[in-house]
Amino acid sequence: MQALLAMWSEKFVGYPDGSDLPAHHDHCLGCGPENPHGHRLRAVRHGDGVQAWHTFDNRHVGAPGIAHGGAVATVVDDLYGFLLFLEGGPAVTRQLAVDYLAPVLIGTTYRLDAQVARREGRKLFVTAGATAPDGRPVITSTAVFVKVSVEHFAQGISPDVPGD
Ligand SMILES: CCCCCCCCCCCCCC(=O)SCCNC(=O)CCNC(=O)[C@H](O)C(C)(C)COP(=O)(O)OP(=O)(O)OC[C@H]1O[C@@H](n2cnc3c(N)ncnc32)[C@H](O)[C@@H]1OP(=O)(O)O
Repeated sequence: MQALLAMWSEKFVGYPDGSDLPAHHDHCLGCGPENPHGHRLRAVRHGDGVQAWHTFDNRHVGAPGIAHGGAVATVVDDLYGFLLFLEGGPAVTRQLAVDYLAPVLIGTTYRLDAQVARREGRKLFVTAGATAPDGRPVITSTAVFVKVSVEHFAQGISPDVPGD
């Protein structure tokens, strides 16, 4: 477990504009390359925010041809998680709101952007959006993240839980 926590700490280094950001960990539902059910989201630093291009597939279908709203929320939540690499330390989702403006279609690639709107003590007020290839916004979101210590994550780690 200590190795896992140390690995996570090492991810909070500086990332230049345009650079790839690392997965939170290998089994993360949002971005982990080893999670067979996951979205394998990849994100880059874009100015003071993060950006991703993402295509939902049939593992995440809700209504036929349309991504499940929970799957979309998962990706948005995980995108916010990439902002933490720019903030220099971990935080967790305390509140997440998603406005579904238009269906998110399976097999269509969307651009996602997220940024920190405001900081207040331990709280990060963040915003995000997803844009269709024709430029239409399909999702907007706001969330509140609360900064925690790396030790916060120790409560979920046991020999039976997959990790890196
Ligand atoms: C080990 C290595 C692996 C690590 C992997 C990491 C992956 C992560 C990747 C990311 C993946 C994606 C991300 C994920 O999936 S993160 C996973 C999903 N989220 C969680 O599991 C979080 C669960 N919740 C908690 O652990 C606690 O509630 C926390 C720690 C968050 C706060 O509990 P704590 O008892 O400490 O604090 P508090 O309850 O007094 O609240 C704190 C402050 O917040 C204010 N507040 C509350 N609600 C709202 C609101 N709606 N609007 C505005 N403000 C609000 C509240 O007034 C207070 O303000 P203030 O009084 O301080 O001013």
